[in-house]
Amino acid sequence: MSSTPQPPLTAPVVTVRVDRPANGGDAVGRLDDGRVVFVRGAIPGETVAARVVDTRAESFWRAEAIDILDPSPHRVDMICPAATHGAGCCDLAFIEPGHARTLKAQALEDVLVRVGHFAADRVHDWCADDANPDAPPAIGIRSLSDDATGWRVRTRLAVDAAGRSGQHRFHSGDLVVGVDCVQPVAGLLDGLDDRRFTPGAELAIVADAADRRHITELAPAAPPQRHSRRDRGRSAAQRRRRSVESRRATTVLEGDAAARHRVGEREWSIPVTGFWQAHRMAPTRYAQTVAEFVASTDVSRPATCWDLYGGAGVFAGALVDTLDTGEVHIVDSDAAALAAADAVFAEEDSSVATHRGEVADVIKSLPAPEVVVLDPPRTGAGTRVIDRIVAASPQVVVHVGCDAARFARDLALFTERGYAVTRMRAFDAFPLTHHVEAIALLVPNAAVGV
Ligand SMILES: C[S@@+](CC[C@H](N)C(=O)[O-])C[C@H]1O[C@@H](n2cnc3c(N)ncnc32)[C@H](O)[C@@H]1O
Repeated sequence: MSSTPQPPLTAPVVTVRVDRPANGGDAVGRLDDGRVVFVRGAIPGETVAARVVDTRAESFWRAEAIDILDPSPHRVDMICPAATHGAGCCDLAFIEPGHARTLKAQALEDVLVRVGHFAADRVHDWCADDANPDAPPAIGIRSLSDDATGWRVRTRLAVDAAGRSGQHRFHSGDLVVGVDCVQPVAGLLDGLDDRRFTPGAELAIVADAADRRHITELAPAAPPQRHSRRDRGRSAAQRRRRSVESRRATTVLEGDAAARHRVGEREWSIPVTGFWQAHRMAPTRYAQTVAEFVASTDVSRPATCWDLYGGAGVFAGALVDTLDTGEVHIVDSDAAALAAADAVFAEEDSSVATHRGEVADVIKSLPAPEVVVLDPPRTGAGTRVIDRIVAASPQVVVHVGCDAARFARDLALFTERGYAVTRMRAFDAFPLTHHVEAIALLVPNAAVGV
């Protein structure tokens, strides 16, 4: 079993009171000389001794709490054994989950204000809860399940040189083995500690709609290559990762190569190595939110819809159900996800078409939409894609974001181009971690009298 990693003993130790949450899970405080310090492992309100681990930026330092001098009442014993041993899985496992949700809401609001340049009271208006009109103004991150543990239906484990499966340490290539994370649904990791796998491989592990387990091993990845200056950046890195992964040999070790997942009446067959939302309740709740947002507008019908970064078409299904008529175009770069979509929608009397390729390129030749749903990866959609969406003049845009800062930036790009956010809903889709998922409804300014 591995022990908790410690920063170098030579790094300076500071005493700091942290007072607000940052996007990314750290807590932020100021040193006596005014320098901002982001502290991992601290809760706003606490005074901690922290070892400085990064002084590269001029305006702030990064540090890790090593001694909690004045603990928060919300501090709990570590909920996740793997994180206790240094794994990067559950970075907020030391905070009572309800309070962690409050902190995540504050961090999301902070990002929408600082990165998106939206006024806090406008953000509160977007989040007003129709079912609870007397609730105090706040973002309010909604739970997807009663419990902060046992929610993940899709996970990845790495395999060390001795063939043992485990999780990466925080920001490290080393593995924590012999202790499990608490995110996976019950039974998902049972017995894996006793098995041995191909050294350097990766395991994709999935629980399907019937709670049956499927495990596929991905062969060790080829060493990374050098890239030209043009091919750098987060989007390029994601493209490369997708392409490297698609070329890795796979071996089914348990169950099938694809797993069935259900949303409403539809059932998709998704490769075990492919993409499906991690939280077992996420696809259903997001699809309901997309449907509710679109239904709340007076979009003209029949409506042409784009489901961008649509994967297997969960939101396309919600659009078909909500709008009854019209056509839906799913765009994604993943051929297997689109094949899963084709299989589902071929059985229906609905007009759903799939298009494989980069969103920015494909949408140039699609028929103009009344409704656009976009669910980009963590890098967000960015200027090029948003320019092209706005040029097509949709009446309704629903933006789904899994990275708060990119989500805020994308919403700002839409508002700079004549759209207004009217509703927003955020979900605790990754309990025990700092991540949140947020969904926003946008309409042209003219539709809301701006
Ligand atoms: C966050 S997932 C969402 C998938 C789907 N909406 C769902 O909820 O299941 C993002 C999807 O975008 C696709 N993708 C990522 N970058 C892309 C790009 N530049 N062009 C087209 N598809 C992309 C991935 O293959 C993935 O299916």
